[in-house]
Amino acid sequence: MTGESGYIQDLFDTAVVEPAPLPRTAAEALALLDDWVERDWIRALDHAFAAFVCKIVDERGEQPSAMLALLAAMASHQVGRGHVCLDVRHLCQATEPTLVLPPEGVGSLPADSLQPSDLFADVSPDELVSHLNQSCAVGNGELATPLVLDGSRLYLRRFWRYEQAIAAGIRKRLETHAEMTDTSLLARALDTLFGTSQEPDYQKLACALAARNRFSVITGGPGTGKTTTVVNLLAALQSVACESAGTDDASPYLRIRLSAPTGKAAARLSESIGGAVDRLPLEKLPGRPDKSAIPTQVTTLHRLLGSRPGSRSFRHNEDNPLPLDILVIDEASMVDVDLMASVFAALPDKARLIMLGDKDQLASVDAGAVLGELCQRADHAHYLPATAQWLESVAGCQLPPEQVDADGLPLDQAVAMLRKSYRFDEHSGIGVLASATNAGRLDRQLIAQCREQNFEDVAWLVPDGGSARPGINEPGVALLADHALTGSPERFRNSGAGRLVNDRPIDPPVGYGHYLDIVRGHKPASGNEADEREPWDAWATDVLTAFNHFKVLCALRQGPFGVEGLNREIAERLRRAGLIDRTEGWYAGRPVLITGNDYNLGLMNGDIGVTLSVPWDRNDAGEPVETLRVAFPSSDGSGTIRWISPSRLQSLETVYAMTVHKSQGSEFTHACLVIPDRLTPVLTRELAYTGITRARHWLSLVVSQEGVLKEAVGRGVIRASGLARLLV
Ligand SMILES: Nc1ncnc2c1ncn2[C@@H]1O[C@H](COP(=O)(O)OP(=O)(O)OP(=O)(O)O)[C@@H](O)[C@H]1O
Repeated sequence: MTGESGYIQDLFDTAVVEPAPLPRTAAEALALLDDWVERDWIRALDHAFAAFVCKIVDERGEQPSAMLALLAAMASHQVGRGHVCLDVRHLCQATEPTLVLPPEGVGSLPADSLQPSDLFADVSPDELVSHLNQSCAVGNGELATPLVLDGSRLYLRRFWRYEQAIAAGIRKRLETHAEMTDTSLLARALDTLFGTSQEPDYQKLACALAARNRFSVITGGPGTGKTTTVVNLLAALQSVACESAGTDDASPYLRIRLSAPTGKAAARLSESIGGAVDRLPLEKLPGRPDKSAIPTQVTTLHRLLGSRPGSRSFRHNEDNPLPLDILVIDEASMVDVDLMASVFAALPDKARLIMLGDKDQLASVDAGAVLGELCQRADHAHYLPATAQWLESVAGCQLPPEQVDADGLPLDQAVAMLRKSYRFDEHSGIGVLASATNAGRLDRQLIAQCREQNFEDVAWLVPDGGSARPGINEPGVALLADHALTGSPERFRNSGAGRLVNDRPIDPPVGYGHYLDIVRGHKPASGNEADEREPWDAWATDVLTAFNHFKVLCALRQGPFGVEGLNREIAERLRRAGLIDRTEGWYAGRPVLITGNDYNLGLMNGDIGVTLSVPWDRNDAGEPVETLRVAFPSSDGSGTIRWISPSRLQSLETVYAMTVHKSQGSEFTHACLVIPDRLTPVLTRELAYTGITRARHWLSLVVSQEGVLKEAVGRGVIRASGLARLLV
């Protein structure tokens, strides 16, 4: 660079950098994709798939184009991000939010690199569709092409098949209603369980709807009573079955199985369902069903279907259907299309399938937002007049007219939405923030209310200052590390003291100091023999419960407010407080998150354990020696502890801070949601909503830029799927 302008640019470091040229050949596109793999933007698998597609077309005498390679890689990348396909319309209209590339925003991109958006800036969706249609790698599903194009949606063939199978399974179930001998019996059972108010009782209506259908979805936010509703539904169905059974029937009861996509979700449902079953007025129901007729054990879907190690197929399938009459799937937003297709394959024709979940949560980490897709129209219900009439005759309450729609679709008739939260009242900041976030409206007034402690359950923390250097925010990180140590009760109204929830007093918020006190202070007296596991199991259970009392949740992995940096900073703060001995390697108190399934150890991606020191080994002299073991809660919800030696664990990370994505299906007494100081494509309304609703009693929001949070809440995730369209 020469002359005055070059000097000035050098001075201010604002040199105009020539953008790299667009790839012209498939080889150049693959080289670019290689660079993206190196940067960890896309998976090696995405690159390999693009290379595979290029090879196939080349072998068939077609010259693979740069665009074909890029689109194949991006379709695979979308699957890795939880989308079932790549919609090229979205790709052209909003490349960055569609692909979420670079993964954590453009801030991390060197100036001379090609922006992903550069690749698709000068091309229209129609051009892309016609380009794809000319390739022998792309078909409409009839031929065995690696890619399938349906309208503007580009699928990897396998995922297109899953979506078709799910749609066919749902359509078949929507064609006819479930067998019901006597609806007046159902009405009596529902009146006994819910009372007889004329006001719409959405739980009662949901029960009626699910009793009528062979396929149904019950969606609702946290604490809207999904568990309560399903327990009442099962009681009502068993009541009807019992009352209408003939005397010759071997067992009058329906065979019911409860399931969830992860061990953690299964354990949570097992815990809450037991209490709800105990409260049922079974004696007063027609047929007086026995308590044992309502199961309380929840299994994972993999276990229910009979997973086979090292295989994608299950023991239960079309040829060997599940032996059941009713299948309930909780936390259905976490079920991906692959698993959902297997469920439909293994479900007997006459069985009822009931899916429960929160439609507004982030979608499954694996491909396919099944629940979100199915609930797209749930807010306005769209019940046909005939459905509304039937519901009114069975549930005895009238639907608001705006929920009745003469043009309602078959799927609408099977979706029920619970609309009242019994956990959060109108004074709860968590509840108010969750609804405002969901509605995409986080206004100045609400933020001011949070800042001024108008809500007793919300603390608003503002990391002030920050550094002039981008990507650094020392004061913010220090504030967060202190907060993680104590939970900062002083930041809540009355320091969190004296609060009642459902008329019961609750403890003020805590941070990680709380569980570490139990790690250090409540260890069983040594001298216990290794075979006396009870006190050790009890200690580990207390530690794990206490660890669940607080969690830092981040949107990002990198940057000053990302998981990686915060894990280091929080560990260092805890070490300085004398609560842990070191911050690297293995140490007593280290919490770990499993990041890959390990079938041998029975650990699943997302499982959390805490490292504890136990005196179970012996030295040569036969004396006890302290060794570290990681305590994990058992995956079957039985409440027992699995002790695993750190050397046996393969994929894991320390988990003082975790991403909101990984926190799905979990709930913490106190959740601290960290909003980064810059807007990135991952920061969406669904992410903020999911983070906020992980908090059961206390929520702290760390917000350095209000504008970032407001903007994030204003934008929803772009979902790409054809499922809803297939069900029209
Ligand atoms: N109709 C109701 N009347 C009074 N309390 C209710 C009612 N329904 C649910 N609850 C109470 O609200 C709380 C939440 O209910 P429940 O666990 O069924 O909701 P959920 O939607 O399954 O919650 P989660 O968000 O944990 O999945 C429970 O304490 C439950 O007893």
